[in-house]
Amino acid sequence: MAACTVHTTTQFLNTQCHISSSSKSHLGHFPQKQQLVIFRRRRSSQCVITCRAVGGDHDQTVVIGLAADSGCGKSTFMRRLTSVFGGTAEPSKGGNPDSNTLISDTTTVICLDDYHSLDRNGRKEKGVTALDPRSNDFDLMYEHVKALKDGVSVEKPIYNHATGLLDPPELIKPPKILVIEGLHPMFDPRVRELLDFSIYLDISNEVKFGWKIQRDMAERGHSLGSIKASIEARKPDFEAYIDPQKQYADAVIEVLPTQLIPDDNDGKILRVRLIQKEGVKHFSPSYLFDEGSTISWIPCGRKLTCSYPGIKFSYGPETYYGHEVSVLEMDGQFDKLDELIYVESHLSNLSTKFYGEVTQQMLKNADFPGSNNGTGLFQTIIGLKIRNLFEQIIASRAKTPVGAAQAEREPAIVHIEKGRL
Ligand SMILES: Nc1ncnc2c1ncn2[C@@H]1O[C@H](COP(=O)(O)OP(=O)(O)OP(=O)(O)O)[C@@H](O)[C@H]1O
Ligand SMILES: O=C(CO)[C@H](O)[C@H](O)COP(=O)(O)O
Repeated sequence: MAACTVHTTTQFLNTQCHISSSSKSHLGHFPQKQQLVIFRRRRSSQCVITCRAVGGDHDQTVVIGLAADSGCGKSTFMRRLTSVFGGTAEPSKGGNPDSNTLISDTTTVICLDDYHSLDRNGRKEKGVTALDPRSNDFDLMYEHVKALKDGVSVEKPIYNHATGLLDPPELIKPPKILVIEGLHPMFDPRVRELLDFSIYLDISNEVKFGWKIQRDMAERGHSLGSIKASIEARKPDFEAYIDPQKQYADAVIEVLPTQLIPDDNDGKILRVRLIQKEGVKHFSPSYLFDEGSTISWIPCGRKLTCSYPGIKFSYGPETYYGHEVSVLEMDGQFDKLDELIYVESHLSNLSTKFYGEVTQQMLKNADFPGSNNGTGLFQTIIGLKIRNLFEQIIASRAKTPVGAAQAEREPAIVHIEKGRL
């Protein structure tokens, strides 16, 4: 390992510096005059140091964490979220075609698989799964999320799912909203602390199995036996490292088999619960009819067409991992999506900008999986909530003198230094 020493004692007064090379990047804080000594990895010949003045404790980028196991609907949720902001998330043009990053005008979605420290062979040799923390570089994940949140670009590795190898890094610029999605966004307490809002998609085993079979057999050519084996092999680590993160989530979307059909094991009709934490800054839970009451509602009848087994909504306060939560539940599925407006008119605190916006979003994305049930409905509501949270954070920053000054300062980068090894 080589050392890169840059003698720039004066420039680094009261700045925050991001140091990157082709293989790794670091974030350094330099609140006082000091000599900067950076350790570089083998093969890298040059390091780039990008610094910006630190004017206060006002963050630049709003950070959202989305946790779920593989094949549990993270991509679908991201498409709904991006759609709320009026755009589509796409891979960066001209970049690595196997990049996992999706960029739109407002959002950048990075996949935490890119922080696998062991590639597919490495995991096989060591006998660990990708869910095991030993397969992931949480130090780098933290440094990158912190840097982006502070308005500093990073060079993020790429985990190539086609080859199972780690590809050369890609440049990620700080977006308005950064979404970190994957297996472990709430695992490391340092990363968790950086999240402005967090979501966990909690898909019950029966449902997960159905979704995975449908996708991995149809789209990825896997056999039923290999899908079953892979789910079984992942189970212990899923229970040890992924599932416990739901206790930290501000919102959990829980997907279960229906209770409307006794002993149903078809898994086609779903009971979906939106568990919303109380007391989260800039987030106020949606409710049905009367905030804080306990309600059960079967809307089928004159205004909502329902075929067997019908639709049932519930709402009420509960305790979830010791936290006070409000739970909205929908069991069953819509026959005619445009009739959702009837249900929407009985829901409150949806963070819509106009009457019917939830229904409009659902109709716009009617071809996405889950559009006829609570998964699509609650993902859309959370998308609107995130837009609202983002707008509130921006508004609160603009009110403070340092925040306003920072918002005007373009670009954030004030100094660039190159050092040779
Ligand atoms: N709400 C839903 N209702 C029905 N099926 C769904 C729903 N969401 C996702 N699926 C199914 O599950 C599959 C996986 O969804 P998606 O690609 O969004 O998950 P993911 O978490 O991003 O997966 P991965 O991490 O493996 O890329 C989809 O192909 C789809 O068939
Ligand atoms: O759990 C996962 C997250 O998506 C993947 O299994 C993990 O990233 C390893 O990927 P691959 O199976 O392509 O090597």
